[in-house]
Amino acid sequence: MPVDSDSCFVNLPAPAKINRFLHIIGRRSDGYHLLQSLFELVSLCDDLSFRKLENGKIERIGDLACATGDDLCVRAARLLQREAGCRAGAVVKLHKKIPSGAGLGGGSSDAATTLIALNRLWGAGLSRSDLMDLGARLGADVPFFIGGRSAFVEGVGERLSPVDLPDELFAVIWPGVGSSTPQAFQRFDLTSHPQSLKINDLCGCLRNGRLRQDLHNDLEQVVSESIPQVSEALDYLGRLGAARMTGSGSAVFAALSDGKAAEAVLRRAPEAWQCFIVRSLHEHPLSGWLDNI
Ligand SMILES: C[C@@](CO)(OP(=O)(O)O)[C@H](O)COP(=O)(O)OP(=O)(O)OC[C@H]1O[C@@H](n2ccc(N)nc2=O)[C@H](O)[C@@H]1O
Ligand SMILES: Nc1ncnc2c1ncn2[C@@H]1O[C@H](COP(=O)(O)OP(=O)(O)O)[C@@H](O)[C@H]1O
Repeated sequence: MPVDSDSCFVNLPAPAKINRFLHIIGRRSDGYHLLQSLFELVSLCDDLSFRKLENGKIERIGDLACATGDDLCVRAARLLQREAGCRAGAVVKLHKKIPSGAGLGGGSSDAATTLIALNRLWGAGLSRSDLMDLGARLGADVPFFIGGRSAFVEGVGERLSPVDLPDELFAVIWPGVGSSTPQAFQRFDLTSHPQSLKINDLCGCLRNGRLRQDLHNDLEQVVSESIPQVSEALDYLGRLGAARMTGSGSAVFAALSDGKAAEAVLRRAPEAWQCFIVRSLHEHPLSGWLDNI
């Protein structure tokens, strides 16, 4: 365990994801949309640190610590405490590096890392599948991060089929403004794909090299219409390769064939944007923590 000996904090990463494509194929009676998407873990990470408290309190420090009631780390800690009957508490420190409201899954990943870390620190002993069930109560993307592998994702995020993806580099741009997931889904003119994809077809085309180019993000058009910066970032990144939006935005990405050329292009991007070059991750850095439970 990576423990800081001065402060007794355990330091752990929470990786981002990108949606290589996202198709909307229907809608449930509760209003949630049924999706098919390829979620890929990437190397951009938030840094989380945890210290056990014996008094049962959950204290949140670091970035975004003001709205603690809504904070996904705090909600995850309280949920685990309640459901696993844990008496211990924790200090949770967050250093945010994944932009918020970006479609990069930062909040969901912070929640997943919190569940995995406190399960271990408190000796709660919940299995991966127990934690995935708890995670689903916090947000649609949380089970994916606990699952720990890039995956073909169906339903509203609960049906995961792990997929081996080739190593790739990506340029990612956050165009200086966040996008709201509920607002993106509220649009009535969403594109949708009535015909669903089969995982075997997807894996077949991955074995033959790169992902098919006709796999799009059905939220991209409505989000880039309402947030012009998304459309500007898509155009800008288009000079490096096929650019797509991830999740409900606002970040966009492109797979790279030449990392050095991309660095030069990203250095000239507008100052308000945050630009990253990230690589695919084969598995979540904490995946091993759940292997033997
Ligand atoms: C659509 C994705 C794809 O990755 O977008 P990103 O959040 O990553 O951008 C996610 O599954 C989102 O997951 P998450 O951000 O956890 O969404 P939630 O908090 O569960 O849902 C926020 C709101 O978005 C709408 N929503 C969300 C997911 C979905 N499949 N259908 C929906 O209609 C609902 O109105 C819901 O109340
Ligand atoms: N630890 C957290 N990090 C980021 N956002 C959080 C966190 N906890 C709660 N939130 C809330 O969740 C919303 C969406 O978070 P985020 O995961 O960054 O977006 P997305 O799901 O689009 O990737 C934010 O607007 C923020 O209010």
